[in-house]
Amino acid sequence: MKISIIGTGYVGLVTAACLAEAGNMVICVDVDEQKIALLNRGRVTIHEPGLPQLIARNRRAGRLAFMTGYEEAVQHAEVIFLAVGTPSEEDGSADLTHVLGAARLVGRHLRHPAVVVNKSTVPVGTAARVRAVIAEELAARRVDIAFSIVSNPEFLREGSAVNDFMHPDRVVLGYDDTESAGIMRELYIPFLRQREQLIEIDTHSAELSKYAANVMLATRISLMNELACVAEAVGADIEAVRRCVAADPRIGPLFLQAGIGYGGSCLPKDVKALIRTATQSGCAPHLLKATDAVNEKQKSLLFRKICNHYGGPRRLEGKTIALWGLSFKPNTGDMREAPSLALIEQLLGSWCRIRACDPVACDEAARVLRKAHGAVKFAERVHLTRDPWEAVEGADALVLATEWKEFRAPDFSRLAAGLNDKVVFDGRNLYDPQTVQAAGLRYYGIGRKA
Ligand SMILES: NC(=O)C1=CN([C@@H]2O[C@H](COP(=O)(O)OP(=O)(O)OC[C@H]3O[C@@H](n4cnc5c(N)ncnc54)[C@H](O)[C@@H]3O)[C@@H](O)[C@H]2O)C=CC1
Ligand SMILES: O=C(O)[C@H]1O[C@H](OP(=O)(O)OP(=O)(O)OC[C@H]2O[C@@H](n3ccc(=O)[nH]c3=O)[C@H](O)[C@@H]2O)[C@H](O)[C@@H](O)[C@@H]1O
Repeated sequence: MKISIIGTGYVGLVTAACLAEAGNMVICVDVDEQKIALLNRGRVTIHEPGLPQLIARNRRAGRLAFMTGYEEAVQHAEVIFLAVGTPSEEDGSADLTHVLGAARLVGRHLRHPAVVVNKSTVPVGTAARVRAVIAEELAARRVDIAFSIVSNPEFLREGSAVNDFMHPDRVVLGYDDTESAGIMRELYIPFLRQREQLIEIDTHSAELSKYAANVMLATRISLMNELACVAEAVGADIEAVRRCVAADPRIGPLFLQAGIGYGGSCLPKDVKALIRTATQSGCAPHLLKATDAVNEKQKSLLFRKICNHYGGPRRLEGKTIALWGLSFKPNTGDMREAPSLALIEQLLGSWCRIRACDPVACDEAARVLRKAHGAVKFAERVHLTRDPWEAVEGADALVLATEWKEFRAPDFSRLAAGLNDKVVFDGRNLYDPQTVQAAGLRYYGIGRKA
């Protein structure tokens, strides 16, 4: 099938590469000329396991191409995917500028019947707005071309995106007319184990289902973070509690990890966007607001623990903190809403120096930190490295912010010898407190009985 994908972010690139791998002819368009130039030179602009190989193979096979111009891409395609960003507006609602802008350009260049599929996460009613924008462009050109709109939310996770796309739990297709059902089934059935994984519904329900899934995950995390606070206060261990509740098949083991708050480009923004939708629709989003509030508080928990250990924020002045992990989760270089950023801001505010290590995200972190704190403060107070032991050199304390496998089993005796104040703050409950303490280190986790 001939396909075009608008947007070469995480979702666009993974969708493009996986659809090409399934034998489709795919063109990818982005307005970011630099990104397209890099992709055309064989440089994949994001860190996603398996993706560079998939892109290279399909480019070589002539099934995948990247360009900036809409004209060729729109004229090539029977199916056009919109996979552009939907960032938060000031008030938390989803900014649809990119989605509607892309739809307008599709309408401007459409010359033959096509299916326009929205993959971006968008508020209920956006499919109708996309339809209206395209219709407006066709009317302006005085042409009458049949087109369908499909709402096809994406559920992949960064770090395992290729596998998630290739082997989805479900594919949600929301139609505003059933004309496009045949073509969409043909496209997705090769990825499914069973036909039942295809969920075909109306566009409004499809759009809401994406937010429902993300807020459900976010709420589970906030609930575990709140329970961790209770566990610590009453002398229980959240890791033991987690094992007990996870054994109940009605609850299940995933997304029960207490930590330093959920980050990333989607859970935080989607909780906020659904709060807006609910409020505007006259529903009081009590639980969603609590999920968001717990997460905001959680992002300062480690800093509060560090302050308590040292006897107050003033006592932190001049301390050097080693930080393991910068990206919002392992296996990605994405720094969007990474909880490590909140911690770095708080530590810099207390005049600490930071020596941070991340296997992948150093360049992106440097870019974000320079922008937020200025080049001078960054250069004077933050040192970034890919080597965990270099980060520990001359440091007073260690903070674990992202559970990369590289940090899973360090030599704790070496850590104890290297850290001046012999203390570890484990923001992901990655370590066994007894093992850390046996090496002569003080251990602080999240909701743990140390
Ligand atoms: N990142 C993720 O893991 C997931 C994201 N989503 C959703 O998918 C959507 C895209 O997310 P990401 O891939 O993370 O976005 P991103 O922000 O990484 O990339 C979006 C891309 O779209 C391009 N773009 C913007 N306007 C354009 C236009 N008019 N024409 C062509 N290109 C344009 C930008 O230059 C950028 O390269 C969002 O709505 C997000 O909520 C859904 C599931 C997973
Ligand atoms: O809409 C999206 O963009 C995507 O958002 C999330 O995927 P992602 O942001 O890649 O990352 P997650 O694995 O969900 O992790 C999000 C955050 O929650 C944190 N987390 C996750 C799980 C857990 O038990 N505890 C916890 O604190 C992670 O450390 C991370 O900061 C969803 O899991 C995807 O299904 C969805 O498609």
